[in-house]
Amino acid sequence: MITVTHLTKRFGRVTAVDDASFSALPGRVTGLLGPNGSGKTTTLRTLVGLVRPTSGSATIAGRPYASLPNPARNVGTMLDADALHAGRTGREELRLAAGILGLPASRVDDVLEIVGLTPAEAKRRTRTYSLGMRQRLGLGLALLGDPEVVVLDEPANGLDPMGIRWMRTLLRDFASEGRTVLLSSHLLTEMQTVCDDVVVVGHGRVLAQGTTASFVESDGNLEEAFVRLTAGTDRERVQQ
Ligand SMILES: Nc1ncnc2c1ncn2[C@@H]1O[C@H](COP(=O)(O)OP(=O)(O)OP(=O)(O)O)[C@@H](O)[C@H]1O
Repeated sequence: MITVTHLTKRFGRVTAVDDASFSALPGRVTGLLGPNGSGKTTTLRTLVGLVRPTSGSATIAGRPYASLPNPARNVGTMLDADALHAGRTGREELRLAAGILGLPASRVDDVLEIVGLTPAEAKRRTRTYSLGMRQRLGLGLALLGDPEVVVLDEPANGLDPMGIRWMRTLLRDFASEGRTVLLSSHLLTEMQTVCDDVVVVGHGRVLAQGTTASFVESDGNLEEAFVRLTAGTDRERVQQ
C-alpha cells in the first residue's frame, strides 16, 4: 500500500505539491491525473526517495522508500524511460540491474518475454531503440525484482495501440495478483479503462479522488470529470 499524507514539496518559490493526501491500495490500479506541472512527477519521485519532502510524508507499506528492506526488489519504478545507458544493449541493462539486485541471469530472459522485447531487440544498443522499445525496457527494469508495488510515470507514453493494450493487460494482471500499481498518465481514455481508482491533482493539490466508476457516473466519462475538476488550474498558477 502507498500512502501520501499531507505531502508538500517546494522548490524555491514554486509549490510543486501542496498538502496532498491519498492512498493506492493493493490489488488495485491507481491513476494520478493532472495538467502539466501539477506535481505528479514530483509526488512519484518523493515516493521513491528521489525528492525530499518539505513536509508531510510518502510511504510504501508504512515506511519511507529508503527505510524499506531491499527497496529496489519490493518497489519497481519507471520514472524516466530515457534514463538508459545509450551504449548498452537492452539485455546488458537488465543483466546489470539483475546483478545489483542479486537475481539470477535467468530472470533477464523472463522479463524480456514479459515486456515483449525479442532476443534480436535485446541485443541492440538502447540508443537505437524507439520510444516504445525504451518504455518496454524501462518497464522490464521495474519488474525485474518481481516487486509488490510498481510506480510508473507515463508508462504508456510512446506506445502504439497494441503496446498500450499490452500495457493495460500487464498492469491489470499485476493488480489482480494483489499488487499495488500507481501510475501517472495524460491518456484519459486509457486511464478510464485501466484504473480502479483515480486521484486528480491541480496546482499541486488533490482536487478529487475516488473510484473510476464514481467519476464516470458523475460526469459521463473521466475526461469530462478531469476538465471540470481542473478548469482554471495550469502551470502559471503553480508558479504564482
Ligand atoms: N527540481 C525542480 N526544481 C524546480 N522546480 C521544479 C523541479 N521539479 C519540478 N519543479 C516544478 O514543480 C512543478 C510540478 O512539476 P512536476 O514535474 O511534478 O509536474 P507534472 O504534473 O509531473 O507535470 P507534467 O505533466 O508536465 O509531467 C512545476 O512547476 C515544475 O516546474
